Amino acid sequence: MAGRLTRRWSPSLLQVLRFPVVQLHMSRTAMRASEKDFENARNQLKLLTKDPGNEVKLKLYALYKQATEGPCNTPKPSMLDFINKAKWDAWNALGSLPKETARQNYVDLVSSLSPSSESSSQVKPAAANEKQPGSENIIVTSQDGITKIMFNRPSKKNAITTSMYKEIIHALKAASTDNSAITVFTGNGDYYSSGNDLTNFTDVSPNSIEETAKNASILLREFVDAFIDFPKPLVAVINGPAVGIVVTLLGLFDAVYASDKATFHTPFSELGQSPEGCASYTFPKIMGPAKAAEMLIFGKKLTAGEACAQGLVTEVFPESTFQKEVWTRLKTYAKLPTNSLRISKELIRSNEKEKLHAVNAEECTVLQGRWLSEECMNALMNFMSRKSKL
Ligand SMILES: CCCCC/C=C/CC(=O)SCCNC(=O)CCNC(=O)[C@H](O)C(C)(C)COP(=O)(O)OP(=O)(O)OC[C@H]1O[C@@H](n2cnc3c(N)ncnc32)[C@H](O)[C@@H]1OP(=O)(O)O
Repeated sequence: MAGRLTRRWSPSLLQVLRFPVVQLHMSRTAMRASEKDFENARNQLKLLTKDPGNEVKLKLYALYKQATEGPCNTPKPSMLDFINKAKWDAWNALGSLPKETARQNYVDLVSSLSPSSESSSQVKPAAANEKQPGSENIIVTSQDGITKIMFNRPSKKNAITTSMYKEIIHALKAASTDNSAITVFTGNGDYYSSGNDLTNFTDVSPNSIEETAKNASILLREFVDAFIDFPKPLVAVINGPAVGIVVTLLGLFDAVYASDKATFHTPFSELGQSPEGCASYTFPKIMGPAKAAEMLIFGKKLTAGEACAQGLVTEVFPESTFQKEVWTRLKTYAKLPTNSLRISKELIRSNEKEKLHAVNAEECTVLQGRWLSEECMNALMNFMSRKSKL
């Protein structure tokens, strides 16, 4: 198979892979590739001079089929039909990835292959130990089959700014098609993350508050969607306290490893806000409605041990051996067959996806209203004037 697939990378190979021309009719939404972007990407691909390698070609084929036809709908080729079997496997591995996500991933992947790619929205697929471009507040590296996305703003307890949300969305899109087997989030410094940067809402002029809340709601929805749709195993390595959105998102992760110095806090009522990250749905499922209410309504802070007992955390490690034990384990997991990892995740998660997208949309709408409330404005002012700390 390798011999046949490593033929020249030229338009003729496109014919070998039989890319059909299909008209797409999809709405243009923020951060989603338009029909034109998709068409441009197809043309850009024909101009490539360098062979991107079999693995990338198979990914391109699979994303193209998913974007134009949806989930794999053809019979599995025989084991001896190597090329078609490899193509079928790659397409089938995308499971029920939505067409528009596949289209965006296709555009991202093609632009990462182009030597002229300059836009900040274009993130390269991870090569071994390669650091991805972007601000220094999010560091993306890839090594040993693991793409690591690290919050890197330790002086602000890794609080997440508006641009960091956008960078994380791009990093997740790139990681979904890179060569890594699993993707891991962690924090640099003593905190995992103190959640949303509260100054996202304070550096706003009074006559643009409503527009800011609306834009934040759109961005938040897209951010959380990127986690819901992420196709590979997603792991959180919680190195210290976690607050707000980085806690709620954990319900969308496949494994959560915590140092025994980590804590888990969702002080939404204190902030005049409401849950996000699909926690209003995932937390009651994970820990039962009573324990979820204590966290999400009353803002009870959990120790790592408590969070583990309630099913939010997979395992707790002593701080002294945390990094060594967790990364050793993750490197072993990352050697497992990549397609099998994806397919098993898909089986576990796919039934919930539609529901999760609906919950996300609802939570974002409610939060948009909360951000404009007097309760929320007072809480932000308190934080800024340092009258209260969590
Ligand atoms: C697109 C928008 C999407 C919005 C999604 C909504 C999500 C909801 C949430 O995430 S709610 C959670 C919000 N987070 C907080 O409320 C935490 C606020 N921070 C604190 O209470 C404290 O800082 C602390 C308990 C995390 C740490 O206290 P400590 O005393 O140890 O340290 P400092 O307070 O001195 O912090 C050091 C500097 O870091 C700044 N900082 C910390 N967290 C945040 C934050 N979330 N937003 C903005 N800035 C933060 C802090 O102000 C200090 O800065 P300074 O040195 O310049 O004073």
